[in-house]
Amino acid sequence: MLRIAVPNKGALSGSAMAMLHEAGYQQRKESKELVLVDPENEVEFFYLRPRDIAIYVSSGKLDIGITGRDLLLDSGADAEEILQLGFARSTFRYATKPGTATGPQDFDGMTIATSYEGIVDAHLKESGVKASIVHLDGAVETAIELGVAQIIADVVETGTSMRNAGLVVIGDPIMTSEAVVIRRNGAPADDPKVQQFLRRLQGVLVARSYVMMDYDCRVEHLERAVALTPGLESPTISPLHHEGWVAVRSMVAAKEAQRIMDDLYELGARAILTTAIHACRL
Ligand SMILES: Nc1ncnc2c1ncn2[C@@H]1O[C@H](COP(=O)(O)OP(=O)(O)OP(=O)(O)O)[C@@H](O)[C@H]1O
Ligand SMILES: O=P(O)(O)OC[C@H]1O[C@H](OP(=O)(O)OP(=O)(O)O)[C@H](O)[C@@H]1O
Ligand SMILES: [Mg+2]
Repeated sequence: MLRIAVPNKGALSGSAMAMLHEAGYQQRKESKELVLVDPENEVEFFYLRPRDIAIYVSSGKLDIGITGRDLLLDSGADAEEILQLGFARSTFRYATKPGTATGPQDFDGMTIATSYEGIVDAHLKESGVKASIVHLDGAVETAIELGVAQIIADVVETGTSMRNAGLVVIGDPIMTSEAVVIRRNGAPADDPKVQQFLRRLQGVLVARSYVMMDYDCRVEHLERAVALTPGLESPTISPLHHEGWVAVRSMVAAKEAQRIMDDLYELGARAILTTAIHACRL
């Protein structure tokens, strides 16, 4: 059985479980369940705190896990990311009250509050800055107002939390993060169970970002039409009963579908349809 760590709460949890469900795996029915065996798919899910997932995976007790790139880096665990999942996207940044500092070069002697001590410590060392770090569990934005620190380093998505606390981001982003699948460094890359799990998740990513497009077009327009819809391998072309016409079927990126439909129509294509893809193996 493949043993997989899944975030049990926080910003990663809901999207991770939704993705696993779409990939055909059973998911727990209620939040008190800590382990779930899915015998049909030969996997066992362990619902763990997102921060702990890299530790379990690096120890070799669990085969793979879903966590945030920032959490993986912060933990210092001996694990590596093997697939990007495209949700929980964020940047990790310094912020302060306007006028306090403009970037790490001004931080000498200051105190920085963060929940990500590992990332901040490494970044300060790399930048040659001598500042102290105070570790807080969350709601870090309030630390400056309450006088615990002059600077914070935290996750920024929309920037609303920072703005609401009257803070401005300073310096370049320390890193960008998203949800990732991780495995222990040096674990065999060709484990068939891991490969199958990754193919399923990749299938969900593709099904979410592509649509199937069908249309009819005149044979003399086919080359230009196919240039607009090259598909992943190559489009399927079928003859129509109506001579001089063909039917074309191709996958296209969902976010480009409307523009492509306009362009195909201009070219003379008709009966242009898009349908959702529910599951896929590339
Ligand atoms: N608002 C957000 N938008 C996108 N990603 C986020 C957001 N907040 C946290 N994350 C990401 O979620 C992961 C943190 O997981 P965690 O469970 O600690 O989130 P959390 O929502 O802060 O949970 P908690 O507040 O319960 O500690 C990190 O990878 C982080 O980049
Ligand atoms: O840029 P934004 O869209 O505002 O999102 C970023 C905020 O979201 C997370 O907070 P969360 O709600 O998880 O609370 P926490 O700080 O207690 O972890 C994160 O720690 C930031 O505070
Ligand atoms: Mg949080």
